Amino acid sequence: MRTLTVELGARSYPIHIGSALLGDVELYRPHLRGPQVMIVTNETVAPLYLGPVKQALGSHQVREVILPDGEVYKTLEVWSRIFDALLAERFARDCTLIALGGGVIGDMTGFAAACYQRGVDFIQVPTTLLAQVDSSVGGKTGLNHPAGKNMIGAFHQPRAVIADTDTLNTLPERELSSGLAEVLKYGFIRDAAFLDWLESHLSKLRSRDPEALAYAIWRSCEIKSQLVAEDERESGSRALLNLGHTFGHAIETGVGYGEWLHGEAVGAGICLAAALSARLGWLTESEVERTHRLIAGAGLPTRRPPQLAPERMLELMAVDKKVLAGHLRLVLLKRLGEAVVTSDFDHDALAHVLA
Ligand SMILES: NC(=O)c1ccc[n+]([C@@H]2O[C@H](COP(=O)([O-])OP(=O)(O)OC[C@H]3O[C@@H](n4cnc5c(N)ncnc54)[C@H](O)[C@@H]3O)[C@@H](O)[C@H]2O)c1
Ligand SMILES: O=C(O)C(=O)C[C@@H](O)[C@H](O)[C@H](O)COP(=O)(O)O
Ligand SMILES: [Zn+2]
Repeated sequence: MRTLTVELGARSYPIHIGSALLGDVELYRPHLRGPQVMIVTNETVAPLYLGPVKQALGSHQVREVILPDGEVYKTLEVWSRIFDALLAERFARDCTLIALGGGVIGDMTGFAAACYQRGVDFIQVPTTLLAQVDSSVGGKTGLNHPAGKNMIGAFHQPRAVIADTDTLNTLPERELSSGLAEVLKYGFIRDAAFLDWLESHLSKLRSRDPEALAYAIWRSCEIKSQLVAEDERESGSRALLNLGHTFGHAIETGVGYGEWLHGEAVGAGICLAAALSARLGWLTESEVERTHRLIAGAGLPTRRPPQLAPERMLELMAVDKKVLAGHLRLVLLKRLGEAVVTSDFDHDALAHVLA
């Protein structure tokens, strides 16, 4: 097991990464304030992993709430079932919520923890690659609205992240690729050497070589932890983690939540960001081609969905959370390994890239 720390002063927390962690009570115990624990999971993950977690926490008062599975259920209505369960069991302020699942469960559970009795503790137990490298770390929690992705939410940091890499063995291939989009993102925004490493290890990662996966998860969490420690609430550098997301979120909302996976939309979004960066003279055509090869090599789409018209994408992009004083800001690439947040692009160039 390797452990990283997200350095946030009194709210610092560990990220444990390794094999056979799910059932290790010692990883949970230091972070449980009171006896009551609510595990939030979904219909797919519960039959696979709820048993070992419940067994580990056997000496506590453990209850579970099992939500339907899918991005389409990341809604206010489904989310409120977590409060129904907490109140039915008379859970108190010293309770702990455990998010057992992918990013959808993590985001919904974290937001419930931020709101229940004005804030209780929670632990992230991510079981997808995407959740292990990204969504379980950094405290962005929330829900979708029909008009936009993650539009309702809060910053609320977990007490710990327990990433058991064995859980990735049951993950469908499409979901593994989706997680690789966020892994590649870290290379594109901050670490050209990591991008080179990813390029030469993509096939090992896709065939789930345990050592390659463990290194990719560790380095991704390290880069994300640094950005979160630098800028917890995204007033500056944290926004770099949004590379490809203004395009990607517009795709997810535009085609209907769950039709394109988050990582698929981000993959296409990174290619669009690279194309726009080239029009600004920052990337060469061969760097744009390399970007496409990396994204396609991870099993991800490189273009927007053909059914989503550029005009509709522009409309959806206008509700992005990075919009400032009515101006759209995008994360673009100065070079492969260095990103910037900028509004300094020509809207004709953007329309051209989308078309
Ligand atoms: N908070 C953040 O910082 C952040 C970062 C990135 C993404 N996100 C959000 O995360 C969500 C995407 O997360 P995701 O890709 O994990 O999707 P997900 O949570 O929908 O999980 C993907 C699928 O895999 C299943 N699954 C989970 N673990 C499994 C396992 N071990 N074996 C088999 N099946 C398993 C799930 O039930 C689901 O069907 C999006 O809503 C996105 O907006 C949040
Ligand atoms: O942690 C962050 O900051 C990120 O931007 C990580 C993204 O991968 C993630 O998809 C996040 O939920 C997007 O945030 P949003 O603020 O654009 O909704
Ligand atoms: Zn993302």
